[in-house]
Amino acid sequence: MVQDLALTTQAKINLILDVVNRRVDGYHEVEMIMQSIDLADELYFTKIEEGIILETDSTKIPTGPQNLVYKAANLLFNKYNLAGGIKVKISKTIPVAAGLAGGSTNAAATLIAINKLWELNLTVHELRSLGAELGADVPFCIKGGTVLATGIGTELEPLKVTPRLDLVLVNPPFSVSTAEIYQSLDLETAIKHPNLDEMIQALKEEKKLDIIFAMDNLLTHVTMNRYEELKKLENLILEQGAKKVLMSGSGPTMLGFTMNKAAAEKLEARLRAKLPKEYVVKRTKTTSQGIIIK
Ligand SMILES: C[C@@](CO)(OP(=O)(O)O)[C@H](O)COP(=O)(O)OP(=O)(O)OC[C@H]1O[C@@H](n2ccc(N)nc2=O)[C@H](O)[C@@H]1O
Ligand SMILES: Nc1ncnc2c1ncn2[C@@H]1O[C@H](COP(=O)(O)OP(=O)(O)O)[C@@H](O)[C@H]1O
Repeated sequence: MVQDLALTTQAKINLILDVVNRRVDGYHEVEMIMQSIDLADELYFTKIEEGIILETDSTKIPTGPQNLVYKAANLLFNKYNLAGGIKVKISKTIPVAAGLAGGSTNAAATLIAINKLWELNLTVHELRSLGAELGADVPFCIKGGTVLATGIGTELEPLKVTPRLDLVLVNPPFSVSTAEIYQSLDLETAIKHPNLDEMIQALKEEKKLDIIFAMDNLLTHVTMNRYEELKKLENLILEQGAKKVLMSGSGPTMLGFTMNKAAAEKLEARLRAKLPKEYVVKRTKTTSQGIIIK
């Protein structure tokens, strides 16, 4: 029986993020195209005698019950009355509270790891349902890829395509609360909603430029109005050679898209030279899966 497991947990971006309705419970109905990218954390799982112990190299995440890894482990231990305990080492690369689902992808990996280590034989569908109890982005993270997400983001339809996109991610040195951004969104005022059909068409036809220009995120208006510096950052990324700038999720990470890898390398070098060292600047690309078991 396996005692140890190492998993690579990849971040996500939203090629389309539209909000269509506010529910009475405060959650929002969305229409999103979620996309895995190859920016990842590494998680190492070891069976221990008892308890849930977390270790991390990051100073930005909790190591107790507030950690999404802890919550995911606790959920399965309680639900299935599992014997023993687990130790998880979290090596963090994905910026925290950045609109990249770093916590959600860590939680998804924890569900997958415990499913394997305790031989629970839960299906992807069952893992996704459990994930929805932890957060709206967790079900997507169980498999990742390129997926149409509706409902509150937990109803998933894989698009069976993988756009090959090169991008440079810029994460400013402040974090954004997803809850606050959704709460500040005013759906009554006239705002132009993203064109989902146009994006699906472009993805199916694999037309890179059409995909890049169809990208849109309704939450941009809210986050950018709160953080003026994001407007300057968007302009800088465009000036330095990006074809398009998109905000990831509720922000504040900004994504500069280019037509190929060489252009992304150039953009990364230019932005690194222009931005203070507190800004994370990282070239990355889209991928076809969310979690990799090593
Ligand atoms: C905006 C998105 C886009 O992928 O991602 P991030 O920016 O967080 O990465 C998601 O919708 C975020 O998903 P996630 O971060 O998992 O959300 P949760 O933990 O479930 O919820 C945090 C808070 O966001 C609000 N929320 C979240 C999802 C949703 N469909 N409607 C909401 O109103 C709620 O106020 C909730 O209390
Ligand atoms: N394992 C984890 N990794 C990252 N953040 C975590 C984790 N566990 C709990 N959190 C908390 O979850 C919140 C959201 O973080 P994250 O998932 O990185 O961002 P986002 O929701 O913007 O994609 C943060 O407040 C962070 O402290």
